[in-house]
Amino acid sequence: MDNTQQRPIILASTSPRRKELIASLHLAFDVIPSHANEDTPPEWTPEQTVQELALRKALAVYRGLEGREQEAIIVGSDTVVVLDGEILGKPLDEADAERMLSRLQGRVHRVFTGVACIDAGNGQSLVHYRQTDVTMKELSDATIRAYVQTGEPSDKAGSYAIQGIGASLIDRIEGCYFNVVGLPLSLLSDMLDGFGVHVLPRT
Ligand SMILES: Cc1cn([C@H]2C[C@H](O)[C@@H](COP(=O)(O)OP(=O)(O)OP(=O)(O)O)O2)c(=O)[nH]c1=O
Repeated sequence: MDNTQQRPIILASTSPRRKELIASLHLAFDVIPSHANEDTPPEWTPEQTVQELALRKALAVYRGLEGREQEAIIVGSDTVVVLDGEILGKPLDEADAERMLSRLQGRVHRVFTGVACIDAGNGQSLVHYRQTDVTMKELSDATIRAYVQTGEPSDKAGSYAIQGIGASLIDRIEGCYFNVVGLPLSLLSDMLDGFGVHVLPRT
């Protein structure tokens, strides 16, 4: 018997990458952009930060539903890049992107993505995260400048996109690739199982 997806999913995100990633699981979903406050205390760990922000994004959409869509599962997500214990978010401008890439080049950094699921029927939530180690090649200043000029880094944590031109900057990764792009699909499918949404039939 096919007992795949039983409940609608709402992706609480403005990110086109997350939309593409969840679509690749062939799940039916709607997108409601979430505009949660993303300020966090500097002393928070990356694990705390991405999990709390993922939950805030999902909660902001949940609160806006006002009792509609009770069947839905709301999914929120947040990604940061961490180097030497410091969280690198999205660059403020091109100079900031160049600075970030100059620090990341030739080094290993860690990407954290938090995922939150909320059951709109009863408000029950589940939050987890994944981490992936990413080794960036050594890059010249000219290469970094040329990459920043492509415009790709502007809305990406750590100022690069592994799924785009930025793939040419990455030597290797250890862990979930989709976690780096912004939505760890293996983790998400496990979390959705707990809410009765199955990517594949389960016996
Ligand atoms: C490291 C890396 C990050 N990113 C992206 C994923 C996220 O979209 C973004 C980090 O910013 P986030 O604040 O996690 O997400 P967002 O603002 O883009 O979207 P949302 O509305 O869901 O909050 O960086 C890539 O696309 N590729 C990469 O290789």
